[in-house]
Amino acid sequence: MPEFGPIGVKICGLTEAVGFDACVEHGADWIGFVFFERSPRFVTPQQAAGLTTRGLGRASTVGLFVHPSDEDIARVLEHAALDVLQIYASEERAHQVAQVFGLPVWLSFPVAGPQDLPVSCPVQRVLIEPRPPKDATRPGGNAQKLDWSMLSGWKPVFPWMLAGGLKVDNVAEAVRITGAPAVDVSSGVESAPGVKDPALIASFVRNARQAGRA
Ligand SMILES: O=C(O)c1ccccc1N[C@@H]1O[C@H](COP(=O)(O)O)[C@@H](O)[C@H]1O
Repeated sequence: MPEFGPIGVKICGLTEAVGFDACVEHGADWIGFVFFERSPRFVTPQQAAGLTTRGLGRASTVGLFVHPSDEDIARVLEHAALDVLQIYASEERAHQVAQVFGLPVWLSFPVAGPQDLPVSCPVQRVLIEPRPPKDATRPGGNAQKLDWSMLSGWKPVFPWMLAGGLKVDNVAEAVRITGAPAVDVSSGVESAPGVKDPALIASFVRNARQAGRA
């Protein structure tokens, strides 16, 4: 919880060296790569591998997959060393992926109301995100914000992360209201879809960390 330590920060959807280097320089905890072709942030396994060989600092790598087969994940792991698999799938499938690959798995929970909040963690961490609109072309990365007040009475004892519509100027408030121990951002640190802005990355990490010390 924030009062006991710094907030964990994940910057997701890196496609270019300039954004990647900013994540490392400013001390992001996790750097995410999107292996979902319909995303403007899509990277090939080879592109992700090329970025990580620039050096990771203290950051870990997270590979994001939407309803992946084992083959989809294996194809990426042949090239890119990933520390965490973030997946959009059922709880049962997430559990299976963890067994098959022996890596920590983070599972997205799309939330429309308090009834959608998980009561336990089926894998290593859950991502709490807004449920995307029916016509969305992807399940996340839509700059869509959750009603944070919905989380104010939710006190999970398992690892979780808040995502969706976070930005430099709202991340501190989001942490204050929700008590999130970690935050995840993509659109909020971009100058255009898929193009990360180093200055926004720097400010986002700083503001999230300061919220964690409050
Ligand atoms: O970023 C994407 O394109 C994406 C595609 C498919 C599934 C999830 C995706 N992004 C995840 O959503 C969060 C929040 O995004 P945003 O900050 O609201 O743009 C992002 O960090 C990813 O984990």
